[in-house]
Amino acid sequence: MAEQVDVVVIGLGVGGEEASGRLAQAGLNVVGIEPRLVGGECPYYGCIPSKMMIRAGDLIAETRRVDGMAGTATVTPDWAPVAKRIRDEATDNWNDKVAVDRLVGKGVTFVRGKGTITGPGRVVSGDREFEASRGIIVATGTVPVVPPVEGLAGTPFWTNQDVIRLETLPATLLVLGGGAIGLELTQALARFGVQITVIEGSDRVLAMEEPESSELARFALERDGVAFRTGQHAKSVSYGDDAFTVMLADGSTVSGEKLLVATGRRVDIGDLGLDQVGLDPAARRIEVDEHVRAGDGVWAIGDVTGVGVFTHNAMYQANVAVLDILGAQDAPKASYHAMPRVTFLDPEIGAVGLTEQQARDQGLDVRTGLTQVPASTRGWIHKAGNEGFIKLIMDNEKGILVGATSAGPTGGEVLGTLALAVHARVPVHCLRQMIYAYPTIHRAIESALADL
Ligand SMILES: Cc1cc2nc3c(=O)[nH]c(=O)nc-3n(C[C@H](O)[C@H](O)[C@H](O)COP(=O)(O)OP(=O)(O)OC[C@H]3O[C@@H](n4cnc5c(N)ncnc54)[C@H](O)[C@@H]3O)c2cc1C
Ligand SMILES: NC(=O)c1ccc[n+]([C@@H]2O[C@H](COP(=O)([O-])OP(=O)(O)OC[C@H]3O[C@@H](n4cnc5c(N)ncnc54)[C@H](O)[C@@H]3O)[C@@H](O)[C@H]2O)c1
Repeated sequence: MAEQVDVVVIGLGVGGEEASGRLAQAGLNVVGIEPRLVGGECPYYGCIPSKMMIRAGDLIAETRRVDGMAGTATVTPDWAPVAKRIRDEATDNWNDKVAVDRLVGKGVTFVRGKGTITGPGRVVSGDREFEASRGIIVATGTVPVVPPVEGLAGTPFWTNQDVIRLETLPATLLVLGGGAIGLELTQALARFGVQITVIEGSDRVLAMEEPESSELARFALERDGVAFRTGQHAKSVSYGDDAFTVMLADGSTVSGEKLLVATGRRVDIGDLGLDQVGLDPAARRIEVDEHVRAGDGVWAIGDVTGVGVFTHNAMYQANVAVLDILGAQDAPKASYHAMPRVTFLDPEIGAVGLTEQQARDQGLDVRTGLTQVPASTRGWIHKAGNEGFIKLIMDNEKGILVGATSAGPTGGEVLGTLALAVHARVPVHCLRQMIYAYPTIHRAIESALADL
């Protein structure tokens, strides 16, 4: 017999964990279902451990910048403390006991297993069946895309999960895909001495961002000794004698001890039972409205909605779902016009809203403003490692910013001001009247505004 509850949350990554905990704390009877680790990709295989690698790599790079600016310094990279920190501090050796206890402490009924929808409000996991009076939240995230490259499937290639668990580093690595995952992991490992070649099908890396961002990312990684093969998809992959060989579209080959596949993410919802609630199980994502409702009594949040593969988006949508389910008077409507994202390279590349091309594709009357960080007082003082720029995208008709990129030593932090401007549609003339502290890197925003 089905157990009667208020809400069932399927998938307890960042989005599902947040939503289920908040709903339970609000007094609802909530069941949370998760077959793997409570917390999902971000704390165990994504954001947090990858940023620990990046922090370590950045320390090495920064030490190498001492020469000529503050004396001399040598650094002997050692991966052991990084692996230990990820094992002990980030992931508890990939054990989610603390997260489960925290969730249960908030009042959530936790079920370890896979959830399947069997009808409106009905979810089965193992031998338990639940009937939810208010509804179901689907928060099942994404899995890595493995492209249909000849030979690839039969090889022992790595995904992000394998790289995050590394105890020792290979001498050489091939990285398929020059997006955020490929580039962030590449720079961190390259700084520990791994010889890396990035293979990217598009003409430029970080292809979803401004061309200036792609150029800067490539420049920074090449300086770290990374090789690139852009504009060419992998045609075939083979593995033998402890090495991978990737043949490219032009017939040339590249080889490496290991191969990381970082060619994007896809939803895995085929057998979730979505057809039982009138949704398409073959869809590329679960479409949601402004209250993140996917259908009657069904909400979807996080990566599975395809709105943005970011932890902050999963948390944002969780909040929208929670307040909608609770029937809050001031329940917010989701709006994605100021979606921020930061690629944690050195230099950090932060962006918000539309790129110039996206704005032009929308038919906007676009003006752009650009300034280089080294040309700012603080950038000039910073010297070694000061590369970066600020680019603003203005809707000339409305007199507001619709997008911005902030790249540089603290690009992700400087982005904060620009994200606020795009979010709140602050008039450009108001931004021009602001006082920008001297000598900060964010003061370069003033120069970019002057260039509009
Ligand atoms: C290497 C890497 C670095 C990243 N860095 C950043 C970053 O710096 N900043 C950022 O914002 N984002 C980053 N991301 C993205 C971020 O990790 C995701 O956007 C975030 O984890 C999405 O949360 P989610 O809850 O939607 O999904 P997930 O975290 O993927 O959780 C979904 C959960 O659902 C479970 N599940 C699946 N199917 C079922 C089922 N049938 N029944 C029950 N449970 C199920 C899964 O086991 C999983 O635990 C990174 C990702 C990677 C891979
Ligand atoms: N800092 C962050 O916020 C952060 C960090 C990591 C990941 N993420 C998120 O995770 C998601 C997934 O990241 P990702 O880097 O895997 O995906 P991505 O979509 O950003 O990049 C994948 C790249 O692989 C290339 N590619 C695809 N098939 C190929 C092939 N056969 N041969 C060569 N190149 C090929 C694509 O052209 C693309 O540039 C992103 O959407 C990103 O938002 C965010």
